[in-house]
Amino acid sequence: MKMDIKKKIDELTEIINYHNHKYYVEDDPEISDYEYDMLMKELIELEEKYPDYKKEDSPTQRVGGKALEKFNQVAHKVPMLSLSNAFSEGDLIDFDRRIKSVITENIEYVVEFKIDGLSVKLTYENGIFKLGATRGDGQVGEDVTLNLKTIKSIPIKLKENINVEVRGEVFIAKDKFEQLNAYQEEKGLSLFANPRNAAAGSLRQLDPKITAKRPLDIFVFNLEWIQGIEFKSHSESLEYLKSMGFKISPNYKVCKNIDEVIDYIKYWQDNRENLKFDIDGIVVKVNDLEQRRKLGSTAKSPRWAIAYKFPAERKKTKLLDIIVQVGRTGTLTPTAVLTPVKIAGSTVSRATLHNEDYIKQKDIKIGDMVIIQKAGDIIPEVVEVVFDERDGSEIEFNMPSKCPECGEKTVRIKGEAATKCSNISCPAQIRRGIIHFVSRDAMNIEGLGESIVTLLLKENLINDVADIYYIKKEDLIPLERMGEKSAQNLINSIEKSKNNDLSRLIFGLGIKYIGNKGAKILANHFKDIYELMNAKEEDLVKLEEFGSVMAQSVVQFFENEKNIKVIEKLKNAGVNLKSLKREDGSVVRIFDGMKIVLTGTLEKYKRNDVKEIIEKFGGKVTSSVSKSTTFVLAGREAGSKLDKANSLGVKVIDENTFDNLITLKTKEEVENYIK
Ligand SMILES: NC(=O)c1ccc[n+]([C@@H]2O[C@H](COP(=O)([O-])OP(=O)(O)OC[C@H]3O[C@@H](n4cnc5c(N)ncnc54)[C@H](O)[C@@H]3O)[C@@H](O)[C@H]2O)c1
Ligand SMILES: [Zn+2]
Repeated sequence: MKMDIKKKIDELTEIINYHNHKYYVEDDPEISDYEYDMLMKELIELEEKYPDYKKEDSPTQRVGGKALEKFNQVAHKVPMLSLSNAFSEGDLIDFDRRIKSVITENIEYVVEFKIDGLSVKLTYENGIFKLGATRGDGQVGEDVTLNLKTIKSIPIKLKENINVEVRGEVFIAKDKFEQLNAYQEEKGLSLFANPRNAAAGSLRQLDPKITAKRPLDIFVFNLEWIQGIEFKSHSESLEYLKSMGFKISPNYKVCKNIDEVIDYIKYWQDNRENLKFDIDGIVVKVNDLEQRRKLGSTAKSPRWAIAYKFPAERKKTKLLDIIVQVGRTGTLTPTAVLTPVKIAGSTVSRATLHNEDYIKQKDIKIGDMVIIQKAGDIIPEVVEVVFDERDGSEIEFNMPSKCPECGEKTVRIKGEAATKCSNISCPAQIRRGIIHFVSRDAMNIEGLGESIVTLLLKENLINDVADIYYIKKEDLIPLERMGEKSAQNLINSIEKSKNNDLSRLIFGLGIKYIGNKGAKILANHFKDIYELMNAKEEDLVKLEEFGSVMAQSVVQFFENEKNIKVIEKLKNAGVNLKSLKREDGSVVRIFDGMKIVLTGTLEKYKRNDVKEIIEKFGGKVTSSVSKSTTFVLAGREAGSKLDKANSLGVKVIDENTFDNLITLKTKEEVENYIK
């Protein structure tokens, strides 16, 4: 029994950490916020009951995700925390009581909109915008200065020459979000799940030109730090920030007591539909800054603030039908077809029913009047049946015993909620799997979007991901809207993808629970796909951040004969199956993960060539020197960067040393050489 609980806690920790990564790092959540919050609730409850089993890397103790390597990392002077949550009036009254147990004098609260976007910190030196960073894990974020500069509501120069750091929320207004998705659709690009993901994805683009095209906006909600000025209260500091040119949280209010707070919350709960942007709650903050200091923070959130999250908006409508959709992993998801209703700002005609158990527990039947709700995330759900309105004509729903796409038997694995199609060559699974395989973070085959994949499947030109590498130009030209030139372009990008690093291929295979990050860990550890194929569960759990769920999933994937066949076909087509890092051939990732700064005038190499070499070998060229810089390659007349490297004790090498480095065979050799 005890063992089972430990195992459950381990598993929940691993799964939630996986979803955190998808949400915070990849901006590509796989499950709805509802499902996420349920997993989290389960974990919090278990940890409270069995604190001994709480894991060190428990998501209940940490803020957000990790900063992406592709950006320069920024250590936060003041940590960027999250907020604890309140879901009811009772929670707010408890919050007030906790505050009063520490603070005996009068307490004022400030209430502000909780905007559902992405948290950023802006640093100004002498009134000039110098640095902008994301929250990351709260300690280290990403440098997104150039991208933030494209947001018109962020002042580049303040009214006075002050040194200040502020925090705000980057978001996309509702109508702008609709327009953005309409544009994406028109261009055949993938749609954003909700404004939050659109904002996060747009801000974390490597190319600021893309960010500039996205309708991002900001509200500044906190003064983090300022030189030479003392404020007494939060509201005073907000007004000051406004006078300096910042766009601050609109409609904020100073409340004399918790009752006024509750009134404000009630008002906006009913009227938020009229706002131009989405809010998912109200943040309540102690106004007096001295009182705030007394209250302090936990590792995850300040004690002087709480986020009241609005309950999802609910509406009544008729459930006309239940249809079943098949996902990439073969999971059958029942979806309710509804009489359209307007809810939380948009018209809803579909809602998720999650799985078979959900429908049984709630006793949902076709023809029922149901209550649906929509929360901060965009996926609406059916919450309950209005039993009073049943007239006996309602029809019971059963999960189909045959897959709606291919007609094969469906199965439900014991202990799991999901019903799955048992056919590994199910067309629905295949289509979704191929779309995933060619996507940007996987094999990145440009010009092979959803519509062309569907077309190729229809024309029987492909049946699995490996077939992509056997397509001929002559096959493509006769296709609708194709033509000679685009056919050639497509063939070129398919060809190019053959040389991808193993990590892209592993990710592209779509192994359950193996996201971008898991794939990279695997590719760094195993020499080639064959070594990975032969790995046992006990080998895999030893890897960083791998638990039994991920390990088993990998083993199961390679137990499937069909998958092995696909890999043989990939091999015969000449797709790279080796990890570049350990390959004995030409490309060795000897600079894997290293951050390298170039400075001064180089004599032997053009800067771009050096950059290309470094990147090919797995390193990254960054623009500024910091403690995390691996080494600086300095040419003639190197200036301030060289000084900075010397003062930080960062290794500096010249071009001759660089010549020697690139003849080395492994990363370890490089590390020893520059030690
Ligand atoms: N679907 C998934 O897979 C998935 C995964 C992870 C997280 N999530 C969702 O994200 C939530 C947790 O995210 P979080 O840690 O960012 O916490 P949060 O969104 O619950 O609240 C904290 C954030 O609110 C923001 N904020 C907006 N207005 C503010 C204001 N006026 N004052 C202060 N802060 C303000 C800040 O950026 C702050 O970081 C979860 O509850 C879940 O719904 C979903
Ligand atoms: Zn099927």
